[in-house]
Amino acid sequence: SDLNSDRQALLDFASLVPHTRNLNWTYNTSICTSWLGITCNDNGTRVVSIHLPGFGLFGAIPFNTIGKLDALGVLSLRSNHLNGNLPPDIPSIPTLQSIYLQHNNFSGEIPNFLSSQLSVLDFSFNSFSGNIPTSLTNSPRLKRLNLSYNILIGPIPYSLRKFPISSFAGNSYLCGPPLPYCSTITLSPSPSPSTMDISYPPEVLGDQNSGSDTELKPVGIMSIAIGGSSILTLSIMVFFFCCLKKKDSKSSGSFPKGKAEHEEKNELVFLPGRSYTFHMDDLLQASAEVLGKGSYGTTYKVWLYEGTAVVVKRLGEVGAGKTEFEEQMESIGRLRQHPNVVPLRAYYFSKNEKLLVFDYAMGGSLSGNNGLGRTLLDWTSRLKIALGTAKGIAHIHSQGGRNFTHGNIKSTNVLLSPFQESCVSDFGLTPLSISLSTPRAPGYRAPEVIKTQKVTQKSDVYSYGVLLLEMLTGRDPLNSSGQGDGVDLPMWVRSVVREERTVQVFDAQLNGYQIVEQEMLKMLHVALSCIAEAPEVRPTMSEVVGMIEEFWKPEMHNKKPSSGNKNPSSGNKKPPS
Ligand SMILES: Nc1ncnc2c1ncn2[C@@H]1O[C@H](COP(=O)(O)OP(=O)(O)OP(=O)(O)O)[C@@H](O)[C@H]1O
Repeated sequence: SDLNSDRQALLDFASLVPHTRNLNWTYNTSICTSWLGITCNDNGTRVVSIHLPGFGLFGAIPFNTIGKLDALGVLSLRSNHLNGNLPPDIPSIPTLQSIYLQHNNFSGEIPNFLSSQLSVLDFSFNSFSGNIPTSLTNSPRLKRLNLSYNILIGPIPYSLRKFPISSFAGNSYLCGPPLPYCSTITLSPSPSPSTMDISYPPEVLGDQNSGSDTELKPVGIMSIAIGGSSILTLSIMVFFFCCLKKKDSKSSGSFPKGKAEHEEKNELVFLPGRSYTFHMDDLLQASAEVLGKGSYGTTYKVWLYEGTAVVVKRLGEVGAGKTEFEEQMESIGRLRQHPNVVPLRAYYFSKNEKLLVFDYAMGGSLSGNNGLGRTLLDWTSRLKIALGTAKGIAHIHSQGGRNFTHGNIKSTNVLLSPFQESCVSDFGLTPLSISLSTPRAPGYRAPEVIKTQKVTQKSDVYSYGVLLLEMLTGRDPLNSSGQGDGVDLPMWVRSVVREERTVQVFDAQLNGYQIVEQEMLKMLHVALSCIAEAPEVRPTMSEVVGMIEEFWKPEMHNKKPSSGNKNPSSGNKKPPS
């Protein structure tokens, strides 16, 4: 086989599959540089990927055409109107790594997959029926699997149990871990397909997701989390295709462009010194899941090729114009990298769309509202996170200049590595004067910010103090004292301390460890100084780092497991105040 046979196979494919969008595939043009949706290998000798999402393709796939592309690595025909059964040809292409057929009308059983290279398979939102083929369990490289919203039945094969619920959701008769056990008749754990229509904008899906799955809701620090994801996997590509335009010659003829958009240079802007090499096209072609909706907009985890995930934050309304926006991005980009700060990798600005691209933090957020399995964080982990977070904010303050603030410190913006190294994210966005869809983190806001709406480095210190209180008390600052009594967390803590009931402040889960109690008291002291009413009395963030390091350093702790030595008699003892 060679490029000529690839060309012929594709021309046959195009002639056999009706399509509503124009394919510019003609015999005389260069297949590797000008054919829409086609990518060749580096030396231009073979076709290695086909991406035709949302091209209005109809009918069955003529497998005798695509099956001839024996160097094909990626096949994406998602979000079309394709139907019929899948015969075994496609899966047996030896080089096939990723196959995206989600959001079509395929039916019948999923054929046996023979490609040992297979790493991504997305067949969600079709009408596949029958059992999950056992051959899938023999795909050693399979990293992502999405079979959700089909009509599959029976137990989930053992080796596929490692995939999250979202891989299987919406198949009423599938059962076994990670879904409920098969011995009982199970109902679909997520909304039925009829309530999940492709025409919903991603935000609606995101809301539905968080609203329908109570397990995924934020529940505060008492259930701080690490573990595996169970968020409903969604494709945001339809949305991206609607809203974003490609700029290269390959696509310019085919993607309808608005007048204003036409004049804009719609490409991702990478911040200097960062090492990613992806393009807008890669984001367009990747699939994604909604991580959540925050005050700035909706956040997605987007899977690039080779298993790399990035986080794309789609900003809602931005008050700042393009120049102002770019200047702020440059200020953010100028910050030196720091182990406790999530780097902004790239941004995208057009009239209708503003996107920020960050690294993906594997451990989820401190608040645990990202759908990961939850484990209680012990005191040592909380100390480590508190110190790391303080260092991250101190770095932002010292590098960004006097007026540079984080502006949105709260537990969902403290992200964790699998080893509970903490990283602060979402900083430096307040100057964009983004009109907020929801009020930004009310429980963390310094009193002067509530009055003036202006954030400062000292108001960051206040928010950090509230975050410390959250870690000490296990209570959610956004939900007052956690008692439903409408008292805000700093006020509640101050009143308990005043009444000399200090020990009652602390998270009951941590009680009973003597060394811990001493450290907790010291930390409480730091927190109280951060939440001083008058901004000028509060310490700076680098002072906060010093205050914590005075009594605790991670290296020190490695030798002395403070949370391991439980002293049962100390639990009810009144500590010195
Ligand atoms: N880089 C990242 N890696 C992993 N998870 C992330 C990342 N960025 C955000 N998240 C998670 O995605 C979810 C949504 O984030 P988002 O920032 O949109 O909302 P938020 O933090 O609740 O509010 P805000 O917009 O005010 O920051 C949160 O649970 C957050 O912890």
